[in-house]
Amino acid sequence: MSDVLDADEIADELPDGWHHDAAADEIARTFEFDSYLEGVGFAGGAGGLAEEAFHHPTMTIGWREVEVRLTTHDAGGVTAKDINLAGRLNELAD
Ligand SMILES: C[C@H](O)[C@H](O)[C@H]1CNC2=NC(N)=NC(=O)C2=N1
Repeated sequence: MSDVLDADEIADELPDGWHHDAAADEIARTFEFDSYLEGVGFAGGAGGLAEEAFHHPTMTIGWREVEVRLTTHDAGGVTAKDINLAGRLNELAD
């Protein structure tokens, strides 16, 4: 079982561009793109990283943006798994 992080720990460890949605017990970031299909491609790549980590975000694909939300359902909150995958998603988007 992963250890749930508290708000201060999350704040300290959040990768660039991500925020803590404490009410939802999630971390989230909306990635912006120059085209809709670029966002779709990012979501596909994110899915691959998620499968690799066996840790799966909720993703909403919109017009030239993809909102990604992460929490660890098994633990009931945000854990290091979420922080780590968020960092890898930032690398994917760069
Ligand atoms: C059984 C459980 O669903 C699996 O261990 C994995 C699958 N992907 C997952 N993804 C996320 N975000 N949280 C989980 O707790 C999780 N659990």
